[in-house]
Amino acid sequence: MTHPHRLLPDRVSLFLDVDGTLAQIRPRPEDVGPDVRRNTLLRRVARAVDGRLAILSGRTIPEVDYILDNAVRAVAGVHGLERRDTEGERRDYLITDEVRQALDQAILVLNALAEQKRGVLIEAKGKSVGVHYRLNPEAEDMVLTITQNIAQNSPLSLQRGDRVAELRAPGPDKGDALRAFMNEVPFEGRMPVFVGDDLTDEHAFRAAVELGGFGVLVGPERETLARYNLPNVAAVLDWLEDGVAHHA
Ligand SMILES: O=P(O)(O)OC[C@H]1O[C@H](O[C@H]2O[C@H](CO)[C@@H](O)[C@H](O)[C@H]2O)[C@H](O)[C@@H](O)[C@@H]1O
Repeated sequence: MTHPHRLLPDRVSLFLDVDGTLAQIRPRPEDVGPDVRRNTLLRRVARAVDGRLAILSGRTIPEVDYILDNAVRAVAGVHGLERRDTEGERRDYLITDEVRQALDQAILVLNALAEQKRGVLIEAKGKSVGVHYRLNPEAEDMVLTITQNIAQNSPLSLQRGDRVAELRAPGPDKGDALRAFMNEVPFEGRMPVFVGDDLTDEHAFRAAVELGGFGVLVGPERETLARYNLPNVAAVLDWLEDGVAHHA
């Protein structure tokens, strides 16, 4: 895979992931916070693409706003289950009472697991709950067994990410979120480009390709639907910087 060519702000609708793409991976989710260089750059990128910039994240929208210091208005959170358009209008996917109860029940079970197992962290995100094991990778098998069991016996879906197993409400993914933005002003009619690093980002790579654009995978090469590769977060920021610096 090769480095993407220079970003051409006039031609694209740009979609960016957060963790592992705009922010370095840290031991715990709460270790990630605002960064002046990144967030100033994102404001410049938003201006260069005339507002055709959206964030597609697994985090909740308020967390994205905190980390990015409100630099981007259009955000899909919790992998597409939450969405806010460029006007600031929330267009969240509504979950049923049955799914809500299943999530509440899962959180009880998973909190008990986290109390027993050192280094396992629970992240409740409203429409999903993540079980992080980065601080104790040996807990992976146990975390997967328990979350698979919950998924098999509830309406929740199991979604794996980077050292995290997540039980989420069924509903839109990042690909659906990208498609929804691409049907709206100001995104429609331009070429979608999505930059992401995680397994959950493959849905958005697929959507970008199907709509005539492409994906950029961040991090080590692997089997992916992305066409290009950037090695790390610093390279993503440099690529964005270069694109806006050469924009008239
Ligand atoms: O779609 P993203 O914006 O990339 O969000 C994916 C998940 O990111 C966070 O977890 C990951 O990053 C943490 C901080 O670097 C790290 O400690 C954890 O191991 C990673 O899985 C976030 O906490 C999740 O809610 C997001 O789904």
